[in-house]
Amino acid sequence: MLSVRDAEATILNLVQGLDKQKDIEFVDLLTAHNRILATSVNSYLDFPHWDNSEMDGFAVRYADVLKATAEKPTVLEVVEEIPAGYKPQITVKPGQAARIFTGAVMPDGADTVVMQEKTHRQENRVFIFAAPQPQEFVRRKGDFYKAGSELLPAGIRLSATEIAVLAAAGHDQISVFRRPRVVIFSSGNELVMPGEALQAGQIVDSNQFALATLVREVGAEVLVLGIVKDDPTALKEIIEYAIANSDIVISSGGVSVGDYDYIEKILQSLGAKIHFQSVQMRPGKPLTFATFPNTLYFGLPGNPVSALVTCWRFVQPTIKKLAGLAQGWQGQFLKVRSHSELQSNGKMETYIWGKLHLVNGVYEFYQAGGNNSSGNLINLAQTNALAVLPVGKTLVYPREEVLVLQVR
Ligand SMILES: Nc1nc2c(c(=O)[nH]1)N[C@H]1C(S)=C(S)[C@@H](COP(=O)(O)OP(=O)(O)OC[C@H]3O[C@@H](n4cnc5c(N)ncnc54)[C@H](O)[C@@H]3O)O[C@H]1N2
Ligand code: MOO
Ligand SMILES: [Mg+2]
Repeated sequence: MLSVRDAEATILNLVQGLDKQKDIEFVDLLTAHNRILATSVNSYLDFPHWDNSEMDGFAVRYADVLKATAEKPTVLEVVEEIPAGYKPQITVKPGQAARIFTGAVMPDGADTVVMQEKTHRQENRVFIFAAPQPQEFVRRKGDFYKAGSELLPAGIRLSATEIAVLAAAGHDQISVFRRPRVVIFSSGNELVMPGEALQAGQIVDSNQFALATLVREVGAEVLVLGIVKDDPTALKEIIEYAIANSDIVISSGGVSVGDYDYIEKILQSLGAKIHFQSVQMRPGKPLTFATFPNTLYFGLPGNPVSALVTCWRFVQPTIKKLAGLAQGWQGQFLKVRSHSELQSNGKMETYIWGKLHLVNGVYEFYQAGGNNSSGNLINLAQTNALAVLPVGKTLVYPREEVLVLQVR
């Protein structure tokens, strides 16, 4: 059976990122959060834009004040006052100083700032009580960034820090990748919508809601088509529509070996290339992955835990890569101590759902209490991590280290 690692490589090697020319849109900064930058950005401005003061104090010539002490202060003539946003008019000459404030432009002639606390002002004179370091408290033009070089590379996700940089560089509109388009549907004769009265044998379709949430979480645009009966004609119709209108299709259910599990046959009849139909993992073994010329197809297993585990493990990284992220699309695995004893049959790579808790500043993994059937979604609530037991590992002792996939 295909290992999880090989399944992941098969999928991610087939994922083409969105096109840097065709798949972009312009957004303004206040709506740019979590979008992915499509083009690298630079600025025609140096940062800082000019030499400026880091303190409220006095701009001086270092050579004038290098011998200043509390006992023998240096006395300078104050020739100008320079608040922030003002262009200095006077060159500071030997024996002179300018009153200056934080962020204000350094005047010509001065090279050093003495902070206010080390001085005493008396009308147009200032007493300097301590020798500063040469060029102390001066932020030099271009020290943070030189105009024309790369400010931000393409393919990064934008959050507060990058948005601040873009704003400071004067970009009010930026080019980002469009959101990947994902179509989701559920298959099963037994499924009904929440709020509908249940007839014998029916259950509510929870997968469409969970999957739509996970897909949006990684920045995709979702179209949910709802529930389709286990009926080949209906399924064929919806899959044809889905592949024509998306980058990725996600269905849940109908991928195992039962008489009503039609997904694979229909994919075949529509000319899909089926890359695999099962993976050596639990839950999630009957995962089906197929491609059409412009669309990736994930046939997730119907059991609620299996659908979510395979979405976390394979679909979310796929969406992130397709969305144009240049790196970091893979899942984040942490090595932590397990509080709980964890068990597997050793035959499958086993994903155990639970919670990472911070205990004295260190993460520990707690398996979810209750029934750990892949049909039980009740104890999946509040899951923020999956412990991963590799093939061959049957037991993790309490306090033993284990790899966990962070899912929230
Ligand atoms: N003989 C075998 N039977 C099964 C195998 C196997 O290897 N041999 N694998 C089992 C595993 S593992 C899984 S996982 C399931 C996968 O089943 P399907 O993908 O075919 O899904 P369904 O048969 O349609 O449903 C399975 C289960 O999940 C419930 N379900 C389905 N859709 C939803 C939904 N949208 N929301 C909530 N719950 C859903 C459905 O009612 C069933 O209980 O196959 C095993 N069988
Ligand atoms: O994977 Mo099924 O995914 O074990 O219930
Ligand atoms: Mg089935």
